[in-house]
Amino acid sequence: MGFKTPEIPYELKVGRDINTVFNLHQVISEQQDYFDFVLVDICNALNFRTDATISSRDIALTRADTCVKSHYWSDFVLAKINSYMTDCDSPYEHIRLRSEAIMTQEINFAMHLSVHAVVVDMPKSSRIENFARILDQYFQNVHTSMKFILRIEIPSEFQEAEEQYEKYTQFKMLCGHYNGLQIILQFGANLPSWDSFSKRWTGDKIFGVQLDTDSFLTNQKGYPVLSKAHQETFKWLMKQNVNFILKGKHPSDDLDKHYQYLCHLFKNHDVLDEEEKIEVSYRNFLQSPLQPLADNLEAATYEVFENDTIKYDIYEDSLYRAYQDKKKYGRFFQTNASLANNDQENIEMRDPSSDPDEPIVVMYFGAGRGPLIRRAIKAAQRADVKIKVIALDKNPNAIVTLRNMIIDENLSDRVTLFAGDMRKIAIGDLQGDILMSELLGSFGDNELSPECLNPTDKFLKKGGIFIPFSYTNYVVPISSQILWNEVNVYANSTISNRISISQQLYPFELPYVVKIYSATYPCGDKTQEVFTFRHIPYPDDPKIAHIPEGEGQSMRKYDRKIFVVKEEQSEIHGFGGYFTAELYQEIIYSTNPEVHTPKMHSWFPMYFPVKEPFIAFKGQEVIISIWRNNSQAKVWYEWSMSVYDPVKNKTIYSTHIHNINGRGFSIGL
Ligand SMILES: C[S@@+](CC[C@H](N)C(=O)[O-])C[C@H]1O[C@@H](n2cnc3c(N)ncnc32)[C@H](O)[C@@H]1O
Repeated sequence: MGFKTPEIPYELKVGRDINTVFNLHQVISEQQDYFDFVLVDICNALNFRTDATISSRDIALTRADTCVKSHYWSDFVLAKINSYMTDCDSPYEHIRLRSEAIMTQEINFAMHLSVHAVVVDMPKSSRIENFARILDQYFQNVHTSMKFILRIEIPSEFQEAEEQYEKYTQFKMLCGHYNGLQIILQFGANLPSWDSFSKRWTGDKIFGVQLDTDSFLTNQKGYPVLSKAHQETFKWLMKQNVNFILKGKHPSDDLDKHYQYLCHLFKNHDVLDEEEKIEVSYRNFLQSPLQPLADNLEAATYEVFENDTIKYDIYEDSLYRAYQDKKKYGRFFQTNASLANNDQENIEMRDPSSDPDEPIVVMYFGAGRGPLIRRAIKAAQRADVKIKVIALDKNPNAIVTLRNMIIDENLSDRVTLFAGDMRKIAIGDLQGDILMSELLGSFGDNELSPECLNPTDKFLKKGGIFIPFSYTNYVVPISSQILWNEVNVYANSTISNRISISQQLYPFELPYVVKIYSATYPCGDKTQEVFTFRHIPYPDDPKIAHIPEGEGQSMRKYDRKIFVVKEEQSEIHGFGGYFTAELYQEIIYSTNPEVHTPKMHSWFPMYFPVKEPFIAFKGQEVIISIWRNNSQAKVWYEWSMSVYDPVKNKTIYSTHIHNINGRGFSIGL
C-alpha cells in the first residue's frame, strides 16, 4: 500500500478513522486494500466505567486481542484513547481520578496489544498539567516502542488556532520535549489563514492530518473536491511527507472517491528538480561537520564535492576576470569593481614592472583531487593568457590522484605538485600571483581556512591576491522541534552510527550540518552577519588597508546579534548558520538564504541547538551571542541565546553558554 508515482521520491499514506467498530477483523479486511492504517477506539467510547467498576474483572474491558493477528495490531491499528469521558485536570477529584484510571487502563491495554501508536486528543480545557503528567509517565518508559500521537483540533479562527498551538507548546515543555511525540492536526471545513498555519507547525513532527468527509465540497460531476485553501495546505503538508486520515460520517461510508482525490492532489503537489531529488533524503538529516585539516577526506567525499559544478563555474569566472585584469593592466582589481571598470584610470595605474609574457602563477592550496586545476586552465584558455599552477594538498591519498591526473592529462609542463601542510611547507622561493583555495565549511571558517591561509601570505608576489579574499558568517534564530528532536535522539542513545560516542556526551553542544527543511523563523528569515575573515595583503583600494587581515586579524571572535520576534508566541530551538565568500570583485558564492547561489549544493546550513528550547513573544528580542575561541591544538565555537523584554527593560531568559572550552565539539588544528 501507499500511493507512489515515479516522479516523487516518497509515497502518500492514507489512514481512516472509524468510530464504533464492532468487528475489527472485518473492518481490517475491508479497509486494507486502500488504507495504510485505521484509527479505532481501544475501548468503546461509551463503555462507562465508574470508580467501582473500573477495576472489576467481571466485565470485559473491550474486545480480546485474539480477534486479529498480532501483526495487524502493530502494523495497521492506531488506538484512540477515550477523550469523551476523561478530564484529567478536572477540579472535581472524583472526575480527575476516574479520568486518570480510564486513560491508564486504555494505554496499558494498547501497550499489551503493541499497537502501532496510541492517539490521545488534546483536552478541551485550558488546564493540561495533570494530563501531561499521565502521558509523561509513559514517555519515560523506555521499554515501549509504541508511538504516542497527540491529536490537536485546529479551529478556523486565528486566535483560537494560536491558543491550540500555545497549549501544545506547554504540553511539550511539561513533558521535556519527548522525542517520540508526534501530532495529528485535525481540520474542519474552514482553515486558519495559510500563512499563520504554516509558520506554526512546520518544525513539528506531524504524523498526519485528519479531515472529515463532510469538509469536502462536491464538484459539478458530483465528485468530492477540496477548497482552494485546503488544497494549498494539503499540498504543503504532502511536501512534509505526512500521512492523511479520512473520516466518514458513518463507519460504513464508501471513501474511495475521497481517497482518489487525495491521490490526484499528491500527483500534482510537488515538482522536484534534479537538485531537489538529490537533496530530499538529506532533509533534516544531521551530520557532524567535516574536518579536512585534522582528517584525510575519503574519495567518496571528494566525489560529492566534484558533483557541484556550480561552485567550480564560479571559481572559473573569478579566475577569468582576474586573468583579464592582469593581462590588460598588469595588476588585479580584486575588491573594487568601480576601479576595475574605470578603464582610463586603470591604464594609468598599470603596473609598469609587470611582464605580459610571464605566465600568471596560480597557487592552488588544498587541491583535493584537482577539479580546480582544470578550471584554472580552462579560464586561461578563455582569457588567452599563459598560466602555471602550483598545486598542494596535505592528504597523501589525494596526492595519488593528482599525480595520475598530471600524467594522464599531460599537464607536467603547467602543473607542479607539492605534498604537505600549507601552514608549514617550504617550497623554495616559489611565489604566485593568485592563491586559490576552497577550505570553507558550512559556517564559513569552520574548516579553519583562516588558520591555514594566514601563514601563506609569504607565497604571494607583491600585488598578488587570494581567491576567495573574504568570508562572512550569518546567523538567524530558528524554531524546529524536528531538528531539536534529532539532537535529542543522540542525547538519549548510547550507540549511533552517525556520530562518534565522544561527541554524544554533549550532543547539544555541537553544531550540525543539515539541510534545514522543517523549520520556521520566528524573527523573520533575515540573517545577520557575525564573523568576517579577510585575506587582502595588497589591497587595490587603500581604504581596505585599515581592515585587519591575514596574520594581523584575530582568530578569536565574539559577536552579539539582536533579533525581534515577529510571531505572537514562538518556541526557539537554536539558530541556523550560513556563510558568503567573496572571490573576485562582485563574484561570490553563498549559502545565506537571501542571496543563496542558485543550484549550488556543496554546503548545507549549520544548526546550532540549545539544550532547552525556550519561548519568546512578539516584540521581545532574541539575542544570539557567539564566540570563536582557540588554543594551541584546536578551535571551537561557544554560543548562548537570551530573551530581552523591551517593555520590562529586562533580560527575562538566558540559556547557558554552550560548548564552553570546546567540551562538546572542537576542530583540530
Ligand atoms: C574542502 S576540500 C576541497 C578540495 C578541492 N578543492 C575540491 O573542490 O574538491 C579541502 C582540501 O584542502 C586540504 N587541506 C586542508 N587543510 C590543508 C592544509 N593545511 N594544507 C594542505 N591542504 C589542506 C584537504 O586535504 C582537502 O583536500
